[in-house]
Amino acid sequence: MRMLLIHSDYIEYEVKDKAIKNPEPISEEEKKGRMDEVLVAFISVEKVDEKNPDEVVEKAINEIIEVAKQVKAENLFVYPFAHLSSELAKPSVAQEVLRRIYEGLKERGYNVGKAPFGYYKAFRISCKGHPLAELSRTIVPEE
Ligand SMILES: Nc1ncnc2c1ncn2[C@@H]1O[C@H](COS(=O)(=O)NC(=O)[C@@H](N)CO)[C@@H](O)[C@H]1O
Repeated sequence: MRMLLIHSDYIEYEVKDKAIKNPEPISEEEKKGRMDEVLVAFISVEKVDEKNPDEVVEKAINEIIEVAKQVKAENLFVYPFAHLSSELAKPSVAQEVLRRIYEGLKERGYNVGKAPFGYYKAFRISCKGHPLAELSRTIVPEE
């Protein structure tokens, strides 16, 4: 799994079109979204993650929370992003892994937003620009 973590003044997105055959079903209000004062996690789920999804979900949650504490972000945003890797997991696995990361962060008491899975989306983000505002993480299951 590859993650790009951006501490932002805001993130906003707008769904444009389906990018895969069976994207995540969404309501009308989920077609647009915005979150302010937020740590955004752009996440590419990789083929290697299919070996142990439970482990990568747990590691991703812990990594995101560790950075959230460092930058003092209370709002989190999970953004499915298929462009951080050339070895992507299949959509069905990726969607479930991302859903579990989202649910796991909420269970740990954070205010969490997410962008819909499987759509082309326009988005705007305002990176805060401080030294920890742009971080990346690579997560792999143990052999
Ligand atoms: N492995 C993945 N990790 C994260 N998001 C994914 C993954 N696979 C699919 N998605 C979701 O599905 C959308 C499209 O994924 S994609 O890999 O770019 N596929 C396409 O664009 C297809 N049109 C051609 O393959 C992504 O924007 C993302 O929302």
